[in-house]
Amino acid sequence: DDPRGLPEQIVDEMNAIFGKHPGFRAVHAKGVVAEGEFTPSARAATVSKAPHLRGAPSKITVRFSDGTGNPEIPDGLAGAGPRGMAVKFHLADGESTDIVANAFNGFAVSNGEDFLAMLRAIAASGKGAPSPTPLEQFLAAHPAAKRVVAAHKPVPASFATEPYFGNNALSFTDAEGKSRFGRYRLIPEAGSKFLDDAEAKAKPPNFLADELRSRLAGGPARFRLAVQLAAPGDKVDDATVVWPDDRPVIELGILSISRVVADSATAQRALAYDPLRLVDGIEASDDPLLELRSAVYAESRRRRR
Ligand code: HEM
Repeated sequence: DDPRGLPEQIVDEMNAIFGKHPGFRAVHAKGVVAEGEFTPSARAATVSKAPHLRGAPSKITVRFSDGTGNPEIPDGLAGAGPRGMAVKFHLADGESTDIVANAFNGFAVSNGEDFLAMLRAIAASGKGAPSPTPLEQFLAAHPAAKRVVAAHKPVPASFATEPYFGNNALSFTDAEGKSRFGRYRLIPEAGSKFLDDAEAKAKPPNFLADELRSRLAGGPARFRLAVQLAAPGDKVDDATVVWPDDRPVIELGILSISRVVADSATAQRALAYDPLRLVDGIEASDDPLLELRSAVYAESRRRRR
């Protein structure tokens, strides 16, 4: 029996894979912080009564990131993904609510125990591990994880030319009290643009943050915030199950990202996102990854501060 709780064991395992980097997140260690404004659509209030989804625009703080725990990872490396996009909406009275999304639609595992087992298998499958490696064995027993690991994940031309997905379902409640399950999508107005392998290899190590700075100097980068609504019978407690494309996708508004903050390195240390920092009108679903993620992010945050 391990005296450590699951969140501690998970962060320990992340540190074992990526190394300990004091002051940095256990994963998504390398990132850039920007700010701008969110303007809700007229339809947003038909989905949720949340305060930022009706009425006036809100200020937002956005952090884009590479996926790994290595703060020096070259952005063009195939293994640097999946990239992340985290959005903090600043509400009245100093409150805030977060969206924490990544560039892959569908997660590898459905619960924390499987996630820890996958991290352990990765840690034990370094160079020279005899085949079948622990990771090969894990993937053979977990088809959803195998699908995610095997999928081609191209490097984007820009943080602003890749869609991002919330993956974990949330419950959205409108002013009449009607609730529906949905998953966030952040869709770049610039479209989806990716690099081929040779282009990605030729990029400087920090090209994604550099590109964002020069892009924003020419005007804001916009994303449509949307929610894909579940149909009756869709699994809402399992992030490995992607809902069919024909489910309605409702636009909630436009994120307009206007500038990278002056001292992004300092800003990202102070910042913390949490998939369960919600607000009235948006509640958790029974997806066990939400509670798990929230506890693991808190553990990572404690260590980096
Ligand atoms: C078992 C599931 C997961 C675990 C244990 C996990 C763990 C973590 C941890 C420890 C951090 C660093 C937190 C901090 O120090 O502030 C983090 C950050 C992040 N995670 Fe996850 N994660 C999980 C699933 C996901 C999923 C499903 C998504 C996307 C939908 C995601 C997107 C992100 C992003 C974008 C960040 C960076 C947030 C920022 O910019 O501060 N993660 N994750």
